[in-house]
Amino acid sequence: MTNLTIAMHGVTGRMGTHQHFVRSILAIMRQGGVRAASGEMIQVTPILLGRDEAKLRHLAEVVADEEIGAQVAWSTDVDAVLTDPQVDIVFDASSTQVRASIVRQAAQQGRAVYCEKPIAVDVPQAMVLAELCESAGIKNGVVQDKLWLPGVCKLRALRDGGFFGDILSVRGEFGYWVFTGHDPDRPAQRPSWNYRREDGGGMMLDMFCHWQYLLGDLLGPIDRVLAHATIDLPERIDEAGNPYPCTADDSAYAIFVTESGITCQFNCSWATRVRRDDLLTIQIDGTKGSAVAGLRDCWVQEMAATPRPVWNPDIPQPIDFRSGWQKLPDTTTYDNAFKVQWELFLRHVAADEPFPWTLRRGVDGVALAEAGQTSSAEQRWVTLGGSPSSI
Ligand SMILES: NC(=O)C1=CN([C@@H]2O[C@H](COP(=O)(O)OP(=O)(O)OC[C@H]3O[C@@H](n4cnc5c(N)ncnc54)[C@H](OP(=O)(O)O)[C@@H]3O)[C@@H](O)[C@H]2O)C=CC1
Ligand SMILES: O=C1CO[C@H](CO)[C@@H](O)[C@@H]1O
Repeated sequence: MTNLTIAMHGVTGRMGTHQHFVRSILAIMRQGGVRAASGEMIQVTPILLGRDEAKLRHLAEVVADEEIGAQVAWSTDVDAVLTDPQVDIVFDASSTQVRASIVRQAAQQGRAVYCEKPIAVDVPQAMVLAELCESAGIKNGVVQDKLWLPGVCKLRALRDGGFFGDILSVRGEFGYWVFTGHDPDRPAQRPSWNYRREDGGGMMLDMFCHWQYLLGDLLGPIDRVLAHATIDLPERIDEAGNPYPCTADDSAYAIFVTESGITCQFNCSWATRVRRDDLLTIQIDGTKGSAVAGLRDCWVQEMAATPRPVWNPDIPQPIDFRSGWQKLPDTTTYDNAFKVQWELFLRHVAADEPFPWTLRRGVDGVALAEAGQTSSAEQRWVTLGGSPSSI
């Protein structure tokens, strides 16, 4: 049995608490660890790190006790924990602009690094972090959770089985209404920094790094992007109840064209009301069939079931379009997507198993966001010119 000690920074945030601490690390501890390909078991010991003593204590003593029947360690002395030789992995899920200092310290100490996306707010800073990890010779990884969403796994299986024929186009619809907080009964359900560019917020920075690896995995690299971003709601209320001006895009619309010539169009908005199957839906149209994936489910329509509509607005629509789609059954059980990637990273660190989702790959996500920002600001196509991570 190998035991890996993980310093978890940013664990008091939304992602840190729910996805990484509770649904990944505590779940791994509860199941007795992770089995490597060699058969060896890998167990983990977290140390929760941050600046808010009360939140850390609650997570370490109350939440951990509820989940695994034991307490875990915590500390507000970030420097001391990062230099503690017992620590094997430093994880960061703090807000994006805080990430660099944690990654830098961890790399200097020779710890393995795992962190949330985007790894930085621009390509030069992202490259510095990737290079730091590489020159320190440490194992490193970036969260690319959407790859293990059940709906995306189903799309991948359809592609691998040749269901689509030739893939023609992709359409992604992402977003939902995020309350501004002006109505005290309906507080904002996302952190205020998301809507301030100076604090690392913005739809393109948030989401284009997901679309970059998702499309790359399904269809191959993206060649170029045409994007348009807007600030739809100019004022929101922050966590302290104070109004603040929104300085970051809360909606972004993009056309990505892959190197293989497939057109992928994504609409992303925090100011839209959902009338679709899920908060994210991805439709792939192919010569033989189409599929629409939500976060978990996936619906398909083959050529034989494809309706033959005729335009006539003078009569009620005679076709029930939804009835022509079949929901794919679950043929396996799907674990939490973040936990799946955590297990792969732990196996990488403890047993040297492959883990391609490095900070270098994280640079590519930031590059797509940056290209989107340039496209939107200059109202033009931006060609990515190959992966910046391979330069
Ligand atoms: N992979 C995915 O699906 C998603 C990834 N993300 C990414 O995860 C990261 C966190 O997002 P989210 O959880 O929504 O954000 P939150 O605002 O909920 O959490 C932010 C975390 O960062 C900490 N933090 C903020 N500022 C500082 C600072 N100056 N010094 C030290 N700690 C600080 C906070 O600590 P404190 O509690 O003390 O304030 C908190 O732990 C972002 O990079 C975001 O892009 C976000 C959403 C989804
Ligand atoms: O950064 C993000 C913004 O929120 C989305 C969902 O609410 C996440 O999936 C994403 O990673």
